[in-house]
Amino acid sequence: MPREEEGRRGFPGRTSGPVRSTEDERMLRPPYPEEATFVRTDTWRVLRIMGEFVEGFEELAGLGPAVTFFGSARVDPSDPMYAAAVETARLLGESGFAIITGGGPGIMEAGNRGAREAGVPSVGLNIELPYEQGCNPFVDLPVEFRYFFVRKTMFVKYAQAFVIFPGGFGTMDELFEALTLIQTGKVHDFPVILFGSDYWRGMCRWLREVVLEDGKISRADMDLLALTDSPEEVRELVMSSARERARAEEEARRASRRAAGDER
Ligand SMILES: CC(C)=CCNc1ncnc2c1ncn2[C@@H]1O[C@H](COP(=O)(O)O)[C@@H](O)[C@H]1O
Repeated sequence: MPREEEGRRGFPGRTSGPVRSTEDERMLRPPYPEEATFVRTDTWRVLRIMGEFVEGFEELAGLGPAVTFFGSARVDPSDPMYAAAVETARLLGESGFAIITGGGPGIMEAGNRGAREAGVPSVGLNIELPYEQGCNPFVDLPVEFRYFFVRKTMFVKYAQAFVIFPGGFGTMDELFEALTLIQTGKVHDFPVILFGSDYWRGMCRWLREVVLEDGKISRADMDLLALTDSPEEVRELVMSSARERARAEEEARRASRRAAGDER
């Protein structure tokens, strides 16, 4: 007898005819041994991914204006870039921006430290790694992720700008993801600020002299990047973009009110 039909012979009230098992019934029975491994299947994984999105959205929805910091996990507090990141985060914090980082060491820790000094929310979007890693001690609002791509959505969705300090593959990945989202019109009025001109100059030159020259990006794409060594200038760039964004959002709201009024 097929497994779905097991145990249905004594179904009260049933006289004859085919028996069809129901979803509810299948859910209520204990799993067969071979089914017990379902928690390692892709189907189950999709639910975990959904759960991560839901938790991230819930934790961060009320955050208010924020700036995301990226940069090397390998910078220690004696590095001048660490101090620059603390200072930049502090200035942005004093202007009312929460700071979001990857929650790890190095520049992430510096960003959270500056947020703590300014008394604004200090968010750490921690990622599960093969070795144990808690959030750095300056994170006040930790959110844990298993999946890089879910975490990356949160970095963009809840920030009004990215400030990118010198870093390696992880930092480059985050930088170029932001540029792609802007270039393809998925996010607007979103400054991408490279901090540390000595470090980034070579990459910018290569983008201009090779990538642009070869027609792989447009001249306007180069304008998506701002390069600076000044925490104050970061604050100015972020604030002026935030003003522009607020103006555009207000304009869009007015237009939709006008359209709603016209329809009545
Ligand atoms: C010392 C070490 C490798 C620690 C790894 N611990 C990490 N914890 C949290 N986020 C990370 C970590 N490593 C890389 N990332 C992500 O990638 C970026 C840094 O990568 P990288 O060090 O530039 O390439 C960060 O902005 C962060 O979002």
